[in-house]
Amino acid sequence: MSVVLTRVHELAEIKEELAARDWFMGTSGNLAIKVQDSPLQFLVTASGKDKRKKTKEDFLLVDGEGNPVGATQLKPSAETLLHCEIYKRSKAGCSLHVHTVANNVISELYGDAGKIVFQGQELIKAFDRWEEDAELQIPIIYNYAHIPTLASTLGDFVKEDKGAVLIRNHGITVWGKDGFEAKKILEACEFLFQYQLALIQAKAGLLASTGALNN
Ligand SMILES: CSC[C@@H](O)[C@@H](O)C(=O)COP(=O)(O)O
Ligand SMILES: [Zn+2]
Repeated sequence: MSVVLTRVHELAEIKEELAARDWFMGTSGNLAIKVQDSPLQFLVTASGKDKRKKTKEDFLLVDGEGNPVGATQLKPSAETLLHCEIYKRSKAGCSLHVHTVANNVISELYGDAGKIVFQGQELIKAFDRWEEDAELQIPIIYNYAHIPTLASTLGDFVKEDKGAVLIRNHGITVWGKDGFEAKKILEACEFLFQYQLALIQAKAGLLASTGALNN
């Protein structure tokens, strides 16, 4: 099987799994997987499609500038430049972008601080941080409508071969050395976000009930 076809299958499988989690609401989300370095070529989801649906035209091959390689009717994801930044600035082999309610709420709650920090959480290990007091910082960037600006802002935070960046009131973009690692990081982030929201809610409930008892 050709490398392109192998990668198509890999990305299709990830797409199916993320769809099963309902992480592609309202046609949101885009996925990419590297096919080759020098010159850079990667597969990216076609723009504007319902990514829950499996079709023969889900992905297309693009170059380092995000332009299609070869003739195609398909339009690359509107956010292809973000994936370009990741592959140019790291050795990542796969990058994933999804919008979820949890990642949007977290991005708004912590957006003014420019980051959310997790510590003392087992799932930080998904980022290969094994120390007991490891701290995980996920940057939160402004959701620039101008995609080249959004892409270069995200690029400033691509400092390792795996990572995650939240885009305020938009979604999350993660990357890893391959599809397995990128998906692991995405799932770990979403777990941490859901945990944080549940914790805030539980604390508020506790405060309200002790307040009621004291009155
Ligand atoms: C209507 S979904 C929002 C889109 O603008 C975008 O943020 C997104 O994630 C999907 O865009 P796409 O061009 O299909 O890759
Ligand atoms: Zn998006």
